[in-house]
Amino acid sequence: MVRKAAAGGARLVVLPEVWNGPYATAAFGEYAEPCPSVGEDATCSASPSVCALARLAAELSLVIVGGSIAELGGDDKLYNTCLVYDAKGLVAAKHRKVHLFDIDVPGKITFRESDTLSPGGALTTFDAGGAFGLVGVGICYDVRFPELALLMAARGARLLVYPGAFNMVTGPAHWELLMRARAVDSQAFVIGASPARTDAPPAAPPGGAARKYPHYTAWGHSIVVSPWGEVLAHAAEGEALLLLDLEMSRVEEVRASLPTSKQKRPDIYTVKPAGG
Ligand SMILES: O=C(O)CCC(=O)C(=O)O
Repeated sequence: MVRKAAAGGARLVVLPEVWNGPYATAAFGEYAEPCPSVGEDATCSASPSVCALARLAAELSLVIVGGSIAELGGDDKLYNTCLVYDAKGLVAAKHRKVHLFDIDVPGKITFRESDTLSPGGALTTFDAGGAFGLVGVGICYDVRFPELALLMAARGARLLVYPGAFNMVTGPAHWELLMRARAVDSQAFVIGASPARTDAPPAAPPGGAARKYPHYTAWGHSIVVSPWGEVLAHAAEGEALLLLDLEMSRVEEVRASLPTSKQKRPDIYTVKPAGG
């Protein structure tokens, strides 16, 4: 898929969340790989998923926002981590998911990333060069927090990328809404890249062993949104490659037309105790 994108002229490619293994809390440890730091040459990494993407980025001379993989940190903790590779295969950015996906929608979906993962503690932006300029990175549940998007935009990000894997409950309700909301409130392009949907196989195939990890059905529907909030492209639930030109000057146009970032009122954005 990355080669196909490159052949179509892509300069920056975005992959989905946890693309190298099952999206299941119990599986993260088994599939985790050490992840190099920013500036390191990842083409010679001993971590197979890292090395594969770094080499691809270098070979095709493009930027790869490598979705995310489970990271085995130097502190022995596990993180949900997005590595960005520059056109030489060096690590241009490393984002550890800041907001862990711990939810309980009664009778529908319960998920607790914090059972096995630790949260990252920093905002992540990188310079993608060329017309893209500064790009901000969040992972999936991070998109629910406008503060993160607004801070990345305040740093100068004009494109926000969210590798994500929403599900069949929150996907139809919120995936597109949140991507469009972050685009409108940060006045930046937003890309949401999801794994394709695969239906759950039988829990125990006839004569076979029980499945090791619970199946997570991803919503799919990767999406690209303009700073005006228009959906420029979206996939269905199956495998897809969205290839499009981003007219980056739209960011300045929208920010000049509706200068919300200059009209903020931080003086009234603090909640004070009643009567205070
Ligand atoms: O926010 C949601 O509804 C889904 C989030 C998610 O699947 C994730 O963070 O991996």
